[in-house]
Amino acid sequence: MSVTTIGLVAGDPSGVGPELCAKLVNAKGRQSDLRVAVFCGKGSFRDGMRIAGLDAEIPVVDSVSSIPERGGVALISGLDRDGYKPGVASAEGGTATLAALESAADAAGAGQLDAIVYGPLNKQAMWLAGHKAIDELHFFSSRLGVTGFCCEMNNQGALWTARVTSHIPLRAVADNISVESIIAATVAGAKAVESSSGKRARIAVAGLNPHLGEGGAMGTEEIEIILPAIERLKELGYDVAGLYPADTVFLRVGPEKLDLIITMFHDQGQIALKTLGFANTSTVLGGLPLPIVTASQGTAYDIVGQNRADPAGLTAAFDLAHRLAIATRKAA
Ligand SMILES: NC(=O)C1=CN([C@@H]2O[C@H](COP(=O)(O)OP(=O)(O)OC[C@H]3O[C@@H](n4cnc5c(N)ncnc54)[C@H](O)[C@@H]3O)[C@@H](O)[C@H]2O)C=CC1
Ligand SMILES: NCC(=O)COP(=O)(O)O
Repeated sequence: MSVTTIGLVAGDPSGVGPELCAKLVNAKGRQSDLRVAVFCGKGSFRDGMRIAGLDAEIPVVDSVSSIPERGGVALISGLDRDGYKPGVASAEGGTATLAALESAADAAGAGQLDAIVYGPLNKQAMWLAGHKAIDELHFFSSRLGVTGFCCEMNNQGALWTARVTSHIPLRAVADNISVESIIAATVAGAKAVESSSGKRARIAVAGLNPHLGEGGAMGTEEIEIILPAIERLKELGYDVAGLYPADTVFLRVGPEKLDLIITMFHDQGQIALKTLGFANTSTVLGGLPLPIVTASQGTAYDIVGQNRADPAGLTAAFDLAHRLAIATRKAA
């Protein structure tokens, strides 16, 4: 049996990430087909363990290669930072987050990790710390030297979504939709469906405007961009079920046996998926050389430190990353 090495980044130390990671390590650490490298400051992880009501000792090592291959779990050293407070977005919290992300990305770049799972990050804290990229997708792509298209995808059970745009202001969405970006998001999503289930994806594309723009009266993106992209995708051999209004496309998942929905902006897919299952929706960074997965749940500042944060979302993300890493290895 092959061992999968997963880098687990705890995320923003002011949020619920450290307590969720403590619970996850307690549940998944020591599994003989896994090695887990935890990228989190010692003090922050200790706080997470205390909040979660756990007291296991986790060794601290200098590098991933020092962790025993089967069932090994350890904290990577050098990631302690201070000055952040629970439940507050701060430059100090952002600095700690970025140090852990950089360490994990560099271990991945050196071929030491099969997948990365990260606890909730706070993009505002990362900005306060001077992070210039829009989000962690762009952080990872630049740190890993990826120059091609990358996009965020979401998964819940057998259903996937891929976002044509994501962390941009709503007023910029229409200007950032193009035939090329719709095709690229669809290709990334279809690849994820195939590697997670072995299936050729049955795909639906959501429109942008109300009622698909009512023939152009409420917006022309459907006519000028989205329909031509669908035609091109069909020519490329993709099984695309249609251009459907965004407010009803998710109702078609069962009847039309859809595997993948292409959404035009962040909340179009996220509202549907989080309402269908907040605790089991994962976010996958598509277009990167290894699976990088997180929960779609955030830093939850309102409940930090209270042991109320549900670890199900991060656990689902971890299990998905594990499966995708095995599929990636088999496909190589
Ligand atoms: N995986 C990631 O890195 C994610 C990060 N975020 C970041 O989180 C920050 C806050 O975002 P919000 O939109 O306020 O969303 P949020 O998910 O942090 O909070 C929304 C609501 O869900 C609850 N909640 C979240 N996680 C929970 C858990 N594990 N158990 C029980 N309840 C939970 C919170 O208490 C809150 O009431 C932002 O900076 C955002 O960028 C948001 C989503 C995912
Ligand atoms: N990049 C992952 C992430 O931020 C997850 O939350 P969101 O994409 O829903 O903002």
